Amino acid sequence: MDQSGRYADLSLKEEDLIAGGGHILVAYKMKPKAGYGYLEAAAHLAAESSTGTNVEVCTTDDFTKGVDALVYHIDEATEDMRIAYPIDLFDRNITDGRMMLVSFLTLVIGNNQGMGDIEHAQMIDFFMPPRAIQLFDGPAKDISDMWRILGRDVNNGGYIAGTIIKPKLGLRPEPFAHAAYQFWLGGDFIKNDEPQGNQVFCPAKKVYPLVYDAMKRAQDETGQAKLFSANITADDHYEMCARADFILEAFGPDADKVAFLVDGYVGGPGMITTARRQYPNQYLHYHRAGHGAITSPSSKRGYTAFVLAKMSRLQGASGIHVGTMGFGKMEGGSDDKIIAYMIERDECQGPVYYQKWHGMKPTTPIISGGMNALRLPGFFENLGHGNVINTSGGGSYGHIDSPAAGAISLRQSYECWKAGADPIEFAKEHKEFARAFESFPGDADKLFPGWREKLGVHK
Ligand SMILES: O=C(COP(=O)(O)O)[C@H](O)[C@H](O)COP(=O)(O)O
Ligand SMILES: [Mg+2]
Repeated sequence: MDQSGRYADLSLKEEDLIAGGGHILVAYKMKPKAGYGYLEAAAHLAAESSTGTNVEVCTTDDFTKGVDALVYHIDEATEDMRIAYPIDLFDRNITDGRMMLVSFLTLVIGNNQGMGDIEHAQMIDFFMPPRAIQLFDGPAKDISDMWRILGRDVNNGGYIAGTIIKPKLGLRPEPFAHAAYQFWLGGDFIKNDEPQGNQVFCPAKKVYPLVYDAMKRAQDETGQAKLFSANITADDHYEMCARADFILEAFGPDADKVAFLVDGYVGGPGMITTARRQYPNQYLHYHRAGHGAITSPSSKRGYTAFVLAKMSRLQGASGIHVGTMGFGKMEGGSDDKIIAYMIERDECQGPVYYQKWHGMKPTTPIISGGMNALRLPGFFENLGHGNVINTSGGGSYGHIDSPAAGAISLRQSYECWKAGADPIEFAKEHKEFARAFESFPGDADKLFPGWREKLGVHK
């Protein structure tokens, strides 16, 4: 059944829809299956994503039709399709009238992912009107809170040098805490790797008090504040809160230096919002392990990493992993800097829509995945600033001198880029950075050919 008479109106203008403020707009790349007309398939997708189904139903009334989602733009050649969703379609909390991300996902990227007449549909951008921005929680804490704790400028506090406890699994409590202590002697921020929680060989109740002890010793020795992002991900919200409560208690007077890491892709939006609402005083660290199953650049379905990051700010992530923009080990390219800009600025042009955040707090881009001191200068150059949290696991624990030297090499790398210095020249004056060349010779050969001769390394 061709429903384009009801679910499409190509005369609607995007600027009018935006100015009206009554719609959430979603841009997709969509291709129908062979034998289906483009507009017909698009209209069916809009029907299935709002008030309709594949046939007309007798219970529809005039009010129903007033909340139909409408296809307002198609371009078959580029597979571009855009749909306007009336804001009233989306479910609201009975407790406080706020919007919820699950309802957004259920409609705009729900049933339409498995339709028989659609070859593929991928969400590449969305626009939230001011009313929706008011109705999502947004972050409670942001990078300025981390900078304040670190004693930095709260508006432009610069690079936060972090790591991930490695090996990923297999450390018992004492070696785990020792690994944390060693990094903190040179760096600022440590996160649990995402599978670390309450393994039988490393019980949470044993390891966190030891990590806190390591934090205190490192703070005493360096005279600097240290930060720890603790993984509280669990299937059961009560379990998640039990972990969070225990961790806060274990860190006692330094609990403000604890962030909570939640695996928001495998755990889902409910877990993020629970953490956001139950612990608004803690920095909420959104880890996204598994997201590549739908956000991979090779995928034509689901949504992109850009969309995932933008949604995380609405939900209230203080920071989210945004990859390494082609400079690390995970998928991504230099254009991904738009992901960082969208979540950290108050207004920004996305791939399709210009979004204003109306003062919603920013979400920190967390840069992670195969990074080290040699890869960072290129990364900062591409991004244009260094106001990020970077966690380099291999880049710290893989430094040939020590994890502290690894941490210092990361900071020196930032300072090198900030000063506009030539990395080889800078290395001559900065030992830890120089030793990163010897620690990661494959990267050094690729990024700085001739480095051995220039730095006088002959092995
Ligand atoms: O453990 C790591 C990186 O370890 P290492 O620093 O040793 O490579 C993170 O889980 C990845 O960054 C996830 O990817 P992303 O940040 O892209 O979500
Ligand atoms: Mg990890």
